Amino acid sequence: MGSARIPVVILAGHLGAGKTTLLNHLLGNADGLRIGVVVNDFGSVNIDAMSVAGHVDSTVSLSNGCLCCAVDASGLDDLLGRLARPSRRLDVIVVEASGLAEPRDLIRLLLASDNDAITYGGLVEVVDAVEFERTRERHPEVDAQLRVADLVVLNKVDRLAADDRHRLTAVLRDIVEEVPVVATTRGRLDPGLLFDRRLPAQSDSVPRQLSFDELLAATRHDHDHLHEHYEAVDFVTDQALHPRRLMDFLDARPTGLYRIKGFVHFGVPGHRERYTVHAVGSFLRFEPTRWRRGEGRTSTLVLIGSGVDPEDIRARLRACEEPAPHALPPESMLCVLRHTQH
Ligand SMILES: Nc1nc2c(ncn2[C@@H]2O[C@H](COP(=O)(O)OP(=O)(O)OP(=O)(O)O)[C@@H](O)[C@H]2O)c(=O)[nH]1
Repeated sequence: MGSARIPVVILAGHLGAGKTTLLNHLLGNADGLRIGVVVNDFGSVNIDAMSVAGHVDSTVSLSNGCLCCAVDASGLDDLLGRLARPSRRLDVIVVEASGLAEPRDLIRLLLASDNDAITYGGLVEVVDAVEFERTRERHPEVDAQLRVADLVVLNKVDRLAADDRHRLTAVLRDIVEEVPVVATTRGRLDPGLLFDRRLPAQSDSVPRQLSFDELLAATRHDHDHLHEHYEAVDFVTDQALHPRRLMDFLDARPTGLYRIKGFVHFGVPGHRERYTVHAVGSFLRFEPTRWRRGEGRTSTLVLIGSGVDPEDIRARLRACEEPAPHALPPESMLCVLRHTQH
């Protein structure tokens, strides 16, 4: 019955590498393929689940922690069981791991599953072309993570000069050897690369890059996890945020604060949209999007970093709250618009 099983593909990659962007591209270009999605976010507010386009009834989310640290597979099994119900007629399930997940643990969870409706379908590692070398300096263990992948996606190549792109591709190839490396912008990956049923990783056996010894080592759980060094701070407020004060906070963000994502309500006349915000390293980008029907005008941020002081961050964000945004002049948004993509 192996062929009837639904492959579960794990989408991993460091914070902000472009996993959700790639997932949205896949969902938008599924070409009739029915894709189920599990999103796991680091932090109790699941921004990723809110950012995955459409397909709402096939999305389940798991927040406040890291999938790979579930004590056993039952939490993940339950989620996958819900998605794998025959009535959903899914062709494939994609698990978007938190940016700090340890992929080997996720693979172990899947292989330990006793749900015979699913099978492990491979690991896709998304790499941030701009941040990769800095991330590697801080976390040399990323090399080993990449070697477990079935496909490495070198994303954000639009932000690199051609020379850097070739150099980085060569660096990656040295690390991962025979694992395919595909360069993308905005995760525009041919879905056929992921879901081709002939991919070696779609067999029911242990994936080729992992030996049983490695898996057993992973089950012992005595290794250092990336996310143990990071902390996620949530901030939710039903007040608008003052654009200048928020920009001051963002410009002076603590060095350890590597990733910020969420939605901001400025409420300034002419700028009442929901502004999606993303910061990865020194990169900062806002994007005006529509509020969903019935959605409260709240600002929701998740801030992830190492060595950060959650209370200090929350206090600084509370100081950005603005009770009377309608009284602010439209020009007060200029500092935000400088970082805005329309
Ligand atoms: N210039 C550029 N920006 C990109 C590209 N892909 C993604 N981004 C931007 O990078 C930021 C992070 O993208 P996400 O898809 O949210 O990253 P992620 O890996 O899901 O983030 P986490 O879940 O926090 O780990 C967003 O602002 C994206 O719009 C790309 O190819 N080029």
